[in-house]
Amino acid sequence: MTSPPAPVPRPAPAPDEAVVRTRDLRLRVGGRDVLAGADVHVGPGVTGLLGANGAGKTTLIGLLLGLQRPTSGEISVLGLDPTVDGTRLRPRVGYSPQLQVLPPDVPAVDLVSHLAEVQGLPRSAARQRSSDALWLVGLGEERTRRVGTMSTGQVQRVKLACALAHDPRLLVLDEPTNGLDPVQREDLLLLVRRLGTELGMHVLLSSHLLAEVEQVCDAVVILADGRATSSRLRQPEAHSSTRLLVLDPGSAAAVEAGLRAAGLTVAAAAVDGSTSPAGDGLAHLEVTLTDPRHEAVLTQVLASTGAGVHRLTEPRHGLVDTYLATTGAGS
Ligand SMILES: Nc1ncnc2c1ncn2[C@@H]1O[C@H](COP(=O)(O)OP(=O)(O)OP(=O)(O)O)[C@@H](O)[C@H]1O
Repeated sequence: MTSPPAPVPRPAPAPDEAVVRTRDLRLRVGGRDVLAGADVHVGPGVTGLLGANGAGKTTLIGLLLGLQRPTSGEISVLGLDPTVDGTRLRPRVGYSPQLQVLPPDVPAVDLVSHLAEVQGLPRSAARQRSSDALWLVGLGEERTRRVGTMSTGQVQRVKLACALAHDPRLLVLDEPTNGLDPVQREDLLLLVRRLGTELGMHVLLSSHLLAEVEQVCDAVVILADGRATSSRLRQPEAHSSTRLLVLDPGSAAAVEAGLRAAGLTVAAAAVDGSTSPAGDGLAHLEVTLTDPRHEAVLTQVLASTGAGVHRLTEPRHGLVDTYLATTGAGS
């Protein structure tokens, strides 16, 4: 038995890097606007593409991959226009389609390897990378099994391995948790999150399930009525994140001074949507970490000041509220 390869982290992306951007994107099919002027913005990290069944998620993905041409509007994916630069774009993108379209009689490793070759890798590199990708998705031991003998959860993982074997910059996953039971769903979502945080791949995860987008995504693009709304849910972990620190009021000044002296940004945190002092009598601070070492600095300052810490969490914006406001659902 060989052991799984260690993941190779990438450099953190620039915080303002536009992974996907569309302007006034329109697609008219059969006399109906599937997309009616969608302005999509996908930044670094893991982004959910959320919409009800039929909202146009798969259609948008097809346009981003250059599989279909828009009626009008502009598209940029990793700085390239898929309508004219598909050949340069495709090796940089990994795509896991919604439908189960894998040939049943082919061993998983052969299939992943073949698709990596199609993406331009030499045969020996494709073989090695496909084996690595299958270990990464948890199918190392099963890599020589024929796809047709695998469970739905394993097939979803094979599709993921196919998408990432050529080491793309952007992974596009169209409803990858379809057909999975709750445990398989949880495992797959954790894996998707790891791909974004440990390997530094940008991920666009299509889903109609609010909870799974909230669980793993840094940002969300909500499609409704042919238009798109993009919102950030939290900072990508790789390069910048925020912590909400709730302290005894007597500790706050020393902690704030210690963090500022170490180069961290500290601000009074909004409580319950307002910036007024908390009714709980505690000090609420929002600390911004912009360097991988800042997490350790934060711990060190809290320990050295002997601060009375009540809570240390990653604040998140409410996706339920954003979704309801965007789609008008529930009103
Ligand atoms: N080529 C086409 N011809 C006719 N209708 C189309 C075409 N492409 C997309 N549509 C329509 O556009 C709408 C959006 O479909 P799409 O599959 O993109 O939605 P979706 O959000 O991915 O849905 P689901 O979650 O059910 O997969 C649907 O009503 C679909 O029938």
